[in-house]
Parts: sequence; structure tokens; C-alpha cells
Amino acid sequence: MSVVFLLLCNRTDFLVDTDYFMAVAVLSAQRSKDPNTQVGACLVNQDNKIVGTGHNCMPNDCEGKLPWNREGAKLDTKYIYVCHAELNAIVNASANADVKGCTMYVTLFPCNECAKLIIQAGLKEVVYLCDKYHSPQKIETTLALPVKCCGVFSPVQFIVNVNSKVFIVFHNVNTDPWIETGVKCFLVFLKSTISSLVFATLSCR
Ligand SMILES: Nc1nc(=O)n([C@H]2C[C@H](O)[C@@H](COP(=O)(O)O)O2)cc1CO
Ligand SMILES: [Zn+2]
Repeated sequence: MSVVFLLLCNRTDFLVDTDYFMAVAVLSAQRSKDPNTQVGACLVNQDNKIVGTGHNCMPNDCEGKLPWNREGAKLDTKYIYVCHAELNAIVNASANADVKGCTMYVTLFPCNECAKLIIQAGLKEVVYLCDKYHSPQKIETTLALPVKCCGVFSPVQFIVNVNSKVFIVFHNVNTDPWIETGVKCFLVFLKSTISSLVFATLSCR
């Protein structure tokens, strides 16, 4: 009976850690000024604390001075200038944070350069959301590093996470706070009354 009581009283639809960290990566991606692909990353230590976040952007003080083009002469495209989200999450990590053993949540499968950085920084896991540029050759280049350099027991695990759904709704500033608070109070009252009734009924048996 206490199980029923607990089920009624406890919140079950809370955000689990992995979804929260990926949601932070998704939110970070929205800061990107890249018109075509926005990538976000969230670095989490072994105590489940966020130590850094990043998104793909131009190097410091260069925003607005470098091109976001995808095509054209090499120097006129973004590719040679842009700092990837993974790199930014690592360099943005708080000064006293140890990134060794961290897990990186990233919205896009890392490129070869970032895979090197991830290994050198000592990360233990990469959880990614999508791999829109998937190709056997790309997978080979990124995964070749952990597999070829470090043997089959790769120091970095690549895990895909595609099933989560997180809804973030900002309250409308025009919502009447009194009506909202009233509805909330009524719901809390209703829930506690039902819980007490169920508890009382079950304990009387
Ligand atoms: N893992 C990644 N992290 C990233 O931050 N990026 C960035 C670099 C570019 O700014 C953008 C890719 O541009 P596009 O080729 O889809 O228009 O995403 C790209 C990848 C994919 O390897
Ligand atoms: Zn990269």
C-alpha cells in the first residue's frame, strides 16, 4: 500500500539526467550563427555536473568578419575558420574543471579533428544525437582513431541517443499570475486530498 501512496505523491515525469544534458546541448546549438548547421555540446563530469558547453562559432572577435559560405574558394568558406561545438565545450570548461573522464553530449557526430581532441582531453564517452553526414568513409575516419590508435578497447565510447523528447515552454508574459497560481494550488490540494484518502483507506484494512 505504501507503494501506491508513493506513486501518488512522487513526481514521475521529471527530466532524467541524460535527456537534460542533451537538451542543454540542443539549447546551446541554438546560439550558433551558422545559417546552415547549428551544433551544440555539453560536457559533463563524473559527478554528473556540467563543466562546459559550446556551439559552433567563429573564433573570438572574428564573428561578422569571416564568411559563413559553404561553397567557393577555400578561404571564402567557413570550414577553415569555424570552431566546432566540441572544441568550444572543452575550451570553455571552467578553469578548475578536470575534463578527464567526462562525457560529451553533442548534437552531431564528431569530425575527425574533434575526435582527436576528445581523445587527447581524456573524455570517456560521446553521446550524439544525429549523424546527418553519415557515410562509411566519415565513420571510418572518426572511429579509426579510437580503434586504430588505441586497439579495439577504444578509450571513447560513441553512443547514439535519438529517442528523447524534451519540451520547453516559456510562460507567456501575459498569463494572469492569479489564475495560474489558483489552478496550481487547486491541483496540489486535489492531489494531496486523494493521496490522504487512499492512504487512510489502505491503512484501515
Ligand atoms: N561535429 C560537428 N561539430 C560542429 O560544430 N560542426 C560545425 C561546423 C560547421 O559550422 C557546421 C557544419 O556546416 P555544414 O557543412 O553542415 O553547412 O557544423 C560540424 C560537425 C560535423 O562534423
Ligand atoms: Zn569537429
